[in-house]
Amino acid sequence: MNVNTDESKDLDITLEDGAWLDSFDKLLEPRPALRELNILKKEVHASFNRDSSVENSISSKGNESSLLKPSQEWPNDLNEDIQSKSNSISTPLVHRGLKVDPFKCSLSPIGAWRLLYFDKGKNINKDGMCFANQKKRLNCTPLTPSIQIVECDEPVKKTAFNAIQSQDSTPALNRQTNRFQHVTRTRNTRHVCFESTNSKTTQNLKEKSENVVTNEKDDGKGDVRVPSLTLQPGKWRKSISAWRRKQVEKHPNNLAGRQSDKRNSSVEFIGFVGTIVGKRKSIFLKPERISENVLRISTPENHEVWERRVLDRCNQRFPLPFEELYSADKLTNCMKIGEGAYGEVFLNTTSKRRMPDANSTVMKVIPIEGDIDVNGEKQKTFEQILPEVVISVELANLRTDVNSANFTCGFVNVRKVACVKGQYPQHFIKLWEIFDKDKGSENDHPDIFDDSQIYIVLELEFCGRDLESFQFQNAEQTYGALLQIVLTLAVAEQAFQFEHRDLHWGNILLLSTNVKELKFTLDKHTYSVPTKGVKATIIDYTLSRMSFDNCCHYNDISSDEDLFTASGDYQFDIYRMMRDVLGNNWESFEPRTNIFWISYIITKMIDGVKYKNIRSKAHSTYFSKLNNLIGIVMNFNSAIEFSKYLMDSQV
Ligand SMILES: Nc1ncnc2c1ncn2[C@@H]1O[C@H](COP(=O)(O)OP(=O)(O)OP(=O)(O)O)[C@@H](O)[C@H]1O
Repeated sequence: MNVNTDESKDLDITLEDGAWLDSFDKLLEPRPALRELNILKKEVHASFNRDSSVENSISSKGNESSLLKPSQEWPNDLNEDIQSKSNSISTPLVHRGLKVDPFKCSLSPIGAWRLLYFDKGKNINKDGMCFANQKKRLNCTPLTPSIQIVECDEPVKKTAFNAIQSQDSTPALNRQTNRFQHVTRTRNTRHVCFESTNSKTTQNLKEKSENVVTNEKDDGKGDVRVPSLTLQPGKWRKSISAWRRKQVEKHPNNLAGRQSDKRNSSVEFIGFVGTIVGKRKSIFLKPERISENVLRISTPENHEVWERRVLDRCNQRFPLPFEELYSADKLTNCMKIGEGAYGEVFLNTTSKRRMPDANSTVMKVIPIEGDIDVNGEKQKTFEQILPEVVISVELANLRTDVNSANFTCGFVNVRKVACVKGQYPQHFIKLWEIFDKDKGSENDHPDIFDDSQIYIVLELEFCGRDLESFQFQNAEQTYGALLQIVLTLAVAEQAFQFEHRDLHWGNILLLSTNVKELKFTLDKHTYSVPTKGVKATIIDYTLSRMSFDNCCHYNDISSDEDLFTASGDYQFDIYRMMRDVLGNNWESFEPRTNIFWISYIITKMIDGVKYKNIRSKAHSTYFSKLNNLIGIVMNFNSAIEFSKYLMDSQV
């Protein structure tokens, strides 16, 4: 789901410049005075990543975006005129003053990030790079290169080499552990790109890539059709679902009519090459209790058990009438603020001016159990919604007792979970239509629901804007937010063996605050973290994993091939990295996945988020700290380890 950016403008509750600075900081900061004299304009740090996505989407000929926007049509022939289409790509180098575009070579759109791995080209030499054109697939020297780029066009060789050599970023790859790897393809020009610093890893990656290549389908013209999927950074579920629908529609053996039984806990999609590429299921297991394994079998009795469990969590015995529980007179200052593949998000404020604050309530309305597809997806069942409810409530409970062994306010507060039934209330439909008229909705009109429809409503505390749209004062503030995020993950790791598994910048919310410090307790050790004026909150546990009450709640995405072939941002590498470290067993606990997401967040803080003041001493000091962290974060094995390191280095 994305909160519309225009809407977000109305939600601007960012503190005034310098509101969070103490008086000493203010003495050091000459900017307000200069601004008053109109000598200095407000500074906004532009995002390299974002710019590069945008630029990458536009070819030199002005061709269409190669990024898949949810509303966009996917071209009929992915393979069409591969070489003649846009092959331009932008990189941070352009922003750093390089006049030529060294990446007119169809590298991955993630070039901006990937090049951070190289230390001024020191480890790169021409022999260490290997290229093969399409005819000589993977015909390259596998030993000891720092990078291999396979299946690029021949002319890219020189320009790519020059680009990497002139790169002035600090290295981000942990050269001891060699954990980073990358296999990607762009839509217009096929290539597989590996990164590694030793021959063993390179060899492994080569083997992996050969598998990728073997899975591709030859179209008989010597070209290989690649079901490449380039997604916009951030919320990906809607785009991937739209893409899948498109594949189903255009597939010659269209089996779209084939409906899977919703009680099978699975949704089937017919993929690009005619295979099932996504088999999504949410699983709730209690391995230590045999009765729970019996629950794996879908029977009407079992269905009742799952329903009862969800209702227990709602403190209800049966679903309540939607219209009554959320009547118009209780929601006088309400508006729709976002939408996602699974439902709609409304905001009810306490003030008439509709200025949201921490007293405002966000309502996530998720239709469940119905037979009709909603927004191209099967509706979740009671069984499938239970993990999300349990995880949301238990993580929110980490804030209830400040004296408990593990304490954090960093997960979104759940005020109430309700199960309701009936047609969508008229006042919600009106709000839906206003949103649709103003911003355009991609979701189905809620009048598709009849009076037998059941919904889960999650009532959440309003937590601000997401990391992508929030404007930070400077890097000291982002660093403050980072500490909060890392500690919050650490506390949940300790309490629940928690892994978020989808912590992209749409799932971190930020709200300006006057509170000076926040408390976190990790395994009975209490830490005070200065807020620097922002409060960070983690949301959206759709892919999360946690152990609670002898149960393992997780989402088995092992066969979700689309997600693992997506590209367009470092974010999409993380899904592959998680799959590798978990050995594609999504039930197991591997806290390194939290480290992967922390490394992603740091890169966004360096190269993605918006800053107001980038010239202050505080900004450069903390910006260097972030840069240092990106060089070491992958050495840690868990958020617990990393948070201890950060807190120790605070003093
Ligand atoms: N507590 C909150 N405070 C402010 N905004 C929120 C809150 N919860 C959700 N939102 C907004 O609503 C959007 C959708 O929320 P969320 O990510 O939980 O839904 P989702 O259905 O899981 O989305 P998707 O499935 O598309 O990823 C978020 O991106 C965020 O902008």
